[in-house]
Amino acid sequence: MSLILSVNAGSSSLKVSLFRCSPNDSSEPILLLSSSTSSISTPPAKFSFTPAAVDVRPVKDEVESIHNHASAFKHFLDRLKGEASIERTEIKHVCHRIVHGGDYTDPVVIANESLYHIEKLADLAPLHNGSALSVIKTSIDALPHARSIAFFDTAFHKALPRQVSTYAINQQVARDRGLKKYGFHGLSYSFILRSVACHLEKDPRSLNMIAMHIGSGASICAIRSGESIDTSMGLTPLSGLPGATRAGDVDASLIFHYTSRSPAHMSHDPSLAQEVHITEAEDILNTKSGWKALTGTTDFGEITKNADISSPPSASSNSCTVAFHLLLDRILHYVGAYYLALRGDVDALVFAGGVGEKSEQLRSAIGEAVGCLGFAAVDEGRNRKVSTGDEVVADVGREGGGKRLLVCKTDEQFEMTRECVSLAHRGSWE
Ligand SMILES: Nc1ncnc2c1ncn2[C@@H]1O[C@H](COP(=O)(O)OP(=O)(O)O)[C@@H](O)[C@H]1O
Ligand SMILES: CC(=O)OP(=O)(O)O
Ligand SMILES: [Mg+2]
Repeated sequence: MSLILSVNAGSSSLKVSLFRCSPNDSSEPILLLSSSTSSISTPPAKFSFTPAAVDVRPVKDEVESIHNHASAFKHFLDRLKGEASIERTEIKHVCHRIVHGGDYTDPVVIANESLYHIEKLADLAPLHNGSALSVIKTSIDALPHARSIAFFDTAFHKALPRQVSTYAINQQVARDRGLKKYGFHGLSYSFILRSVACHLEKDPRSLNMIAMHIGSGASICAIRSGESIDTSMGLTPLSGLPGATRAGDVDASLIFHYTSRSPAHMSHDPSLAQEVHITEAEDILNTKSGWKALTGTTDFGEITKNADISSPPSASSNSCTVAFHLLLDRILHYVGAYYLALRGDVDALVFAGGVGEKSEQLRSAIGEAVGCLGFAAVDEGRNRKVSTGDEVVADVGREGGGKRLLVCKTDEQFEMTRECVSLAHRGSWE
């Protein structure tokens, strides 16, 4: 038996799971423990350590000394021995989620060349690749005997149709600089695809669905015959849906008007609109926008509590009501578009990610709107229960009422580990 550690550096969190796997057969990895550190960029960070064994007490702490992903990972490793009596030397493989893999489509063993490749792409995933690299470096220092492997979010979208991945810009520049739609949350969509196929007892290669991963970063994906045919994130994880601190789609010119010293429409000097530096623009759209800019909080649960969900905002509505309905509006925009992209041949609409899995209010509101496309009406009893249940995939639509509405508790760490084991059996790491 060997141990595999799987590390997921998200924009607001670090999730780590430890699995036991048999080197001789391809049975599913067994979860030993999981840990999550959230609110990394809005301290104090919240740390949890949850052994899979039911008789071992989980730990929940606020940890002042965690201020970035690398210190969160160090903290996890320190607790591993104390809380679970696991020696670091027992860990043989470490899987790392890398959000932007560029044209890398298969997992790679981390070595100088792959590190350089991931580093070069850091500008295209400013909230992710840099923190994942810092975790990789910490991991190589702390676990020098283990093999580190990178798994890429972008890989799931590698076969996007050309008309979808192409931006309408100079094609020579686009080719030279790799400016195209890559798409993200791919490890999550892979997990969702397999899990939903199992739930519906269908071959993943014959499954059509619209899946949404709504967490601190939010995206949605149209999947036809088990392959991504469109997704809302693009060259970077900024485009598409708004997230905790990300603006999502805006008119690309907006940023110049946002940052010029006097509003461009009030000025007679057009040069004022050129003052903004690109990194400042990116920083505003990536870290100072989204729900945080609208409401002051990055916690969608808090937003939901304070929002009037029953009707769209009026001029006097509070900011949480605006944020809730704004996200709903943008999600419905994509569901409509992807329903058409799939020509109405959709097996299921799937909710996943921190918000997708926990917000029964958002699922209810989306469910109500998509009834006109033939989806089952939300069963409020099932919808309420699903957040606390332990099934990986659960129905929230009424039985026999139309196309399926499903919630999937996505698990990027499990997905990496499963693939790591499967590649090991095929001799990929020899
Ligand atoms: N009860 C809840 N209702 C709605 N949203 C919630 C709830 N609990 C947590 N969330 C949201 O889930 C988000 C985290 O999602 P997650 O997918 O785990 O994040 P990450 O993108 O860092 O991987 C939090 O920022 C919070 O907004
Ligand atoms: C791609 C992305 O936005 O990931 P996360 O939601 O984990 O931040
Ligand atoms: Mg995430």
